Amino acid sequence: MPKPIVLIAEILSPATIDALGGDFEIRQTEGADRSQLLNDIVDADAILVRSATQVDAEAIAAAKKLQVIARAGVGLDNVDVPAATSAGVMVVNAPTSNITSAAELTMAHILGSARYFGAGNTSLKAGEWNRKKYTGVELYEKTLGIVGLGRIGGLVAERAKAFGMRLVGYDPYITQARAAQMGVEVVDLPGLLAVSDFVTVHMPKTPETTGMISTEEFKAAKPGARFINVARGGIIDEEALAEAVAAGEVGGAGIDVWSTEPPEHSALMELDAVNVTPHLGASTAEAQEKAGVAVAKSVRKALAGELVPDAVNVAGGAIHEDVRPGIPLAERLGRVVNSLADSSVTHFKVEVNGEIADKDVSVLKLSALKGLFRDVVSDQVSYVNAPLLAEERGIGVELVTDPYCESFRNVTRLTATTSEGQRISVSGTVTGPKLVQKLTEVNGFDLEIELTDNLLIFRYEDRPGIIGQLGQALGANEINIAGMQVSPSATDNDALSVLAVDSAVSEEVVKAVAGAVNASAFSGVSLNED
Ligand SMILES: NC(=O)C1=CN([C@@H]2O[C@H](COP(=O)(O)OP(=O)(O)OC[C@H]3O[C@@H](n4cnc5c(N)ncnc54)[C@H](O)[C@@H]3O)[C@@H](O)[C@H]2O)C=CC1
Ligand SMILES: O=C(O)C(=O)COP(=O)(O)O
Repeated sequence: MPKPIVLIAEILSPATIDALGGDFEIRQTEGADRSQLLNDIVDADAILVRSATQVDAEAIAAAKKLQVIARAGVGLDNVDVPAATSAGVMVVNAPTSNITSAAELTMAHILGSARYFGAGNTSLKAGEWNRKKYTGVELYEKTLGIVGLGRIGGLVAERAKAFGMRLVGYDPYITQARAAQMGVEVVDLPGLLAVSDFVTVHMPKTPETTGMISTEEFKAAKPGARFINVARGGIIDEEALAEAVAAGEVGGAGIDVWSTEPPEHSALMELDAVNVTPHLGASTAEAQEKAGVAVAKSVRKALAGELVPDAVNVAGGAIHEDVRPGIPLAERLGRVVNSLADSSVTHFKVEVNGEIADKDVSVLKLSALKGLFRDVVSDQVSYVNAPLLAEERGIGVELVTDPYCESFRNVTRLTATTSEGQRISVSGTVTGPKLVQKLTEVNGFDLEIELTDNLLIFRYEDRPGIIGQLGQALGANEINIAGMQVSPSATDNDALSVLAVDSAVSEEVVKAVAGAVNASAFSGVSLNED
């Protein structure tokens, strides 16, 4: 079998390739070269990028086999996540890999702008000795305004505190308590601008944050304040900043990221008080190694069909180890529901009962949905697009949890209603150190039988001799029975038999066997992986 193709579109740490291991064919492309990218992405199963590769709707549409887009870093503004989601493509990033490096570069820019590092360096190398011109300011007892108090904003706060700076912050999406933990006083943006000697931004680039610091904000800022952007180009308006620095309203700036990368004819390049770097926030050996290894691990998981904790377009974050064994079980139970349904499912309920109910079990809902669609939809069904498929089909999906479970440590129960009014329920559990999957209930009949690949289910009026008849009918069709459970109904005279058989049974044979025992309902369930 050919190995899955992993396309590396930018320069990544060699540790990335080591962490991918030998199970993939690794190809390189130049992500910034559009035509090369569109050509090379066609048969890739996974693509690894940094910030210079635009994985937009066009690139995703060109990628016929793509299962995962891995961003070896934080910002996802170069990846069209909604387009990936509708194409069933998982998007992962490495959200903590480079945050220390970005925070340290921010400190370098704060210090650099306080002490005219760039200009002093250029001037001395040009043969000048100009000590007076480059007299700066101390950080000690100055106020730092942090806009965006997320991961990097928090690390900057921690570091700036060590310099004796007073910290104020603006972030409408975090709690006062979290800010207080960081030692940051929360204010609104005008309040922050009014008191800050240095302003640093640490938000994602969104319609709301683009141009958030511009002419008006520079006018409202403390005279001579310095501005730092190690987040995303354009959050601080570059043209307005150049004008404000040239006019002496703003004392200086440190800019790592640019609205167009590389920047074209920016007036900021001409200004002594502005230090510039070519998007170096994550460019350290440590950050690159962490980012590369993290995404390599995610790619391995994604291509093995496992859930990926760092996936950004799948509900549910890190999956608790007690919940994990339930993931394949829920998918298989979903497939059983689909086999038992006579018409389209309109409502689907996932109940998780037992000890794992107090954990985040939303992944089991995704997994059950994946199973429900897997054998009926021609597109590849993934954890990413399964909820979308449910939405498109108007299927109401519910997740209910209850810590109480009578017979097992945990039971996952799926209930479905179909457009013809049929009600189906299927329950299962995972038992023992070998994590054996068991079917524990079908349509209200309690049982306990291993959830093997090929099952036959018959409901009939209970009477002596049925087991023999079933055995005979299957034997006549050369079908070997590996296990069997009979469950009498608690409410009527019916019984349900579930038989584990060695191989898939054709619909015709299932019908013939059902006829032999006069079954009122029957189904052949095949859960083979191919
Ligand atoms: N220069 C570089 O090489 C690097 C840049 N980055 C960039 O740094 C930025 C921050 O990254 P993280 O701290 O990891 O992100 P994060 O997601 O942990 O934090 C972002 C914070 O911004 C806040 N925010 C969102 N909208 C806001 C608004 N309108 N006003 C104020 N706050 C707002 C959010 O509530 C959140 O707390 C991102 O843009 C990321 O792409 C990250 C790594 C390296
Ligand atoms: O991780 C981020 O958001 C960054 O900006 C780093 O980008 P890079 O991987 O250095 O192209």
